[in-house]
Amino acid sequence: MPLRFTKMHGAGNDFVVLDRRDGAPLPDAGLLRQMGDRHFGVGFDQLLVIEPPSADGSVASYRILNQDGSFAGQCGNGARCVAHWLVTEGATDAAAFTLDSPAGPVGVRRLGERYALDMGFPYFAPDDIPLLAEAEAPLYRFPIDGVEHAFSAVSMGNPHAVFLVDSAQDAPVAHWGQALQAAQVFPDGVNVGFAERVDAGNIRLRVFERGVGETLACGSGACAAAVSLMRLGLVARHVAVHLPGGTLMIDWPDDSAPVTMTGPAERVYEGEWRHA
Ligand SMILES: N[C@H](CCC[C@H](N)C(=O)O)C(=O)O
Repeated sequence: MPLRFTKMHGAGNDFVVLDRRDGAPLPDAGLLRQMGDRHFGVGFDQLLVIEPPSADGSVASYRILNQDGSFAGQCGNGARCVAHWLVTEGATDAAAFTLDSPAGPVGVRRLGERYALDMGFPYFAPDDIPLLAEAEAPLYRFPIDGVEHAFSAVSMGNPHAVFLVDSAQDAPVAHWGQALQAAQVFPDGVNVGFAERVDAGNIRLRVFERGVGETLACGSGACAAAVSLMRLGLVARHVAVHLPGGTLMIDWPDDSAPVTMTGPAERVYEGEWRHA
């Protein structure tokens, strides 16, 4: 039985979208892994499963599966793509609506072909990242190749470690990204950001994503990097985050406010996967 899907991307972070609003079961994990393979399947950074809403008044809910088959708590670029998919399917014509994510409700505002999402509150030193012994809030220290490096630990509903670097382009993304996956301090793995402060209004960022590797963009990672640098007083509360696949705008008016992420979402093609 062919598997119908939509291929989408948000700033180059690419997704396969499966519509399960009818409650139909997902294919088995092995098949989904194969679907995510960029040579033997369709290929995706994450699989987004759209399901019926879990709260009154929401348009739909979504779940997030990384390429390695692990489920994630949040996906910023994916949430914009879910919103765009629902709008272009005619599931809603509202200018503002709510989606239910594993991390909680996500408020959506349509801005033409772009979407502004309420990504909730950042949690520094969140309980899914145990405090390190010598932790100096808001920075932790982590030894790599015998040298300690400071990073900011933030949860946006999924865990992030953000390193401040002189050059995102020259950052050791794969090396440090893999090193942190293996660290017992991140028992469930972690998304690793490498943030370069360009000026008070601009950050360059690369992200090694848990369950995938380096992606062209990471929405929750852009939020995590922006709020980390804002908290350190290094950038303004409205900042452009420039990732290899595109630019996202992050707003965090003050520490008691939710974080807003604004960016694009595109439908690339509809497909049928005639899997084995
Ligand atoms: N790899 C992430 C999930 C996808 C996040 C990213 N694609 C985004 O746009 O936020 C994790 O395991 O927490």
